[in-house]
Amino acid sequence: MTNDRVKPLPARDSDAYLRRLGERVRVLRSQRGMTRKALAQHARVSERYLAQMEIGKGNCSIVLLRRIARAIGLPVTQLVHDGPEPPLDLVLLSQFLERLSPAELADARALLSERFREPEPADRNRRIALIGLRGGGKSTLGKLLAERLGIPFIELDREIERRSGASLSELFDMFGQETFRRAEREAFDAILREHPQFVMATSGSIVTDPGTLERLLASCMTVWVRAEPEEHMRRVMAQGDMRPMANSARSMQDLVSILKSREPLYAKAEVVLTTTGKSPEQNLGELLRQIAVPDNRMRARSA
Ligand SMILES: Nc1ncnc2c1ncn2[C@@H]1O[C@H](COP(=O)(O)OP(=O)(O)OP(=O)(O)O)[C@@H](O)[C@H]1O
Ligand SMILES: O=C(O)C1=C[C@@H](O)[C@@H](O)[C@H](O)C1
Ligand SMILES: [Mg+2]
Repeated sequence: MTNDRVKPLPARDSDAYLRRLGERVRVLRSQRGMTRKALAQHARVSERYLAQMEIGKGNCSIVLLRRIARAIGLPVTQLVHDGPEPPLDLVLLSQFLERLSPAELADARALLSERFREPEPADRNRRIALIGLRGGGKSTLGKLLAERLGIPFIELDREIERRSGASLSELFDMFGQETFRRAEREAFDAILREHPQFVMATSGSIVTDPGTLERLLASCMTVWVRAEPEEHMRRVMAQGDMRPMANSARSMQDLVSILKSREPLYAKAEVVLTTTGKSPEQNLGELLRQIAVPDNRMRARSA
């Protein structure tokens, strides 16, 4: 690295985490009026082991943690969660939401985002984010759309590189996924603050970070720019850089599996556009019909 703008996250403080975990087990046990002896019996661990764990001295296996969680009567996820204790209302809300069917959940999310929407829907429709796997045509279509609407075109990958002072390869290979996701979120938030309107070609994996995905869906009109797997592959190969697939004989298998695993996430977009077999101009026409946003240039001409 030739600059110091991107710093790796500080080494994880495992001792502090183990102490928090132990303290959580102690508090949850005592909330339930369980003696250490009773919990040890139900979880099938020795009382001495549990005592050590409660003072942060036990780095126990996941299977053992699951037994302790079950004996307390909670899912293991609530025991191992990292970070501060969630507010009680958040815990109660997630319990409530867990009772809903997938269709009711979609309704609940729409109702909540309508009630707490930020920014106003009018602003949201002037921020268009193109999402999808590499080679779908986000950049090609994004440039054409921005030009047609007379608003800025933004490449999120380039903004991440510019703002972090590191190339994508440096970010991924030297600093890892966590640093890239943080740089991506910072760049995205900065763009939202600085630009009231834009067309953005997002990074292909932006949908994999739940926090950023939620922000993206709430703040932008989203369009999934997709193609058939063979077409994605053909276009990516022509560009030379195979990321996120491996540059190997397995590339096509990797692509299909990445696409399949991301499909439910990309499918959260409001508009889906398949670009296979159509020229960029045809795709632009179809997208304009689907999104029906006010065309600034046309408005300027008719004024
Ligand atoms: N409708 C289309 N028909 C044929 N080729 C296309 C079409 N749209 C884009 N391409 C070509 O496919 C390649 C990939 O397109 P583009 O760079 O726009 O995709 P992308 O989604 O931005 O990918 P990346 O995530 O890699 O940036 C480019 O070489 C582009 O010229
Ligand atoms: O789909 C992906 O995983 C990626 C897509 C690119 O936009 C880059 O953000 C990066 O290469 C990762
Ligand atoms: Mg692109």
